[in-house]
Amino acid sequence: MGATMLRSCARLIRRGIALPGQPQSPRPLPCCYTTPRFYSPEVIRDYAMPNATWSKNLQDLYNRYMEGSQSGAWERIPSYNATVHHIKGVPPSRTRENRLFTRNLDQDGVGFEYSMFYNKAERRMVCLFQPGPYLEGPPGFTHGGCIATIIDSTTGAGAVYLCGSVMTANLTINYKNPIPLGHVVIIDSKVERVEGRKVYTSCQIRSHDDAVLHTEASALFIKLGP
Ligand SMILES: CCCCC/C=C\C/C=C\C/C=C\C/C=C\CCCC(=O)SCCNC(=O)CCNC(=O)[C@H](O)C(C)(C)COP(=O)(O)OP(=O)(O)OC[C@H]1O[C@@H](n2cnc3c(N)ncnc32)[C@H](O)[C@@H]1OP(=O)(O)O
Repeated sequence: MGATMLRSCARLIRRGIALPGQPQSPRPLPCCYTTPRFYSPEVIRDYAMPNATWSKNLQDLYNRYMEGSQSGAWERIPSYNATVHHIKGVPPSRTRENRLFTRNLDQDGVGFEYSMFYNKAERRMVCLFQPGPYLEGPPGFTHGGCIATIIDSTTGAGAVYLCGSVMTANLTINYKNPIPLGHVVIIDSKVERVEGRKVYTSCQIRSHDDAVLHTEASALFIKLGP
């Protein structure tokens, strides 16, 4: 995320344009849901939907959380390939070159394949993640920087949905067991407490069947808005 873009996001936020999850609007949705005249579906694709590269494990988990969303406990979070597309009131541009880091590959399945679900009552953001072959670190396993990225994105999205716009100030990770490429894991994050502008989060990464604890992390976010 470039500094110019962050500054312009911060400006928009200060001007009162809502991010998804900001408490002042009843059920904030991304602009593409509310101002369809600004885009055509092929420009603004929601990448958090199943595609042909999803394994059965990812599809099964997705279905389970979708069932949870029908009861109202979980909310599926849409995901676009540019950060500004998540911000209500900003018209998407066909010419924009900036890409959200986790959505910067044009080919399905090779990079960050994931879908997030938010549980407002529990202040939890869960990410169902299938790392693709372009995320290799040690042979056959996911690069630690990619793991840090998806932790930052998941805990960050949880902080955004609870508190509005934030920046990561601190991220601490304990890598306990490597994540094989292609294996589906659950990134389970929670906002532990909010102290003034400081939003403290915790996170675990477990295998899709809960058998393996891969990673533990904590992250501190600082609220940008009022
Ligand atoms: C921004 C738009 C995002 C839009 C997202 C939209 C939708 C989301 C939907 C889907 C998900 C998509 C994306 C996921 C979202 C986010 C994940 C990615 C996030 C990032 O990838 S982001 C890039 C990396 N990130 C940076 O590039 C930060 C560089 N940095 C700074 O920009 C400043 O440093 C800042 C702003 C952090 C603070 O600056 P500041 O001037 O505003 O505040 P100040 O320094 O006064 O600190 C206030 C209080 O925090 C304490 N404090 C500060 N830092 C601390 C630390 N490190 N440890 C312990 N305590 C700390 C102080 O001690 C004080 O505490 P106290 O009040 O008690 O005195």
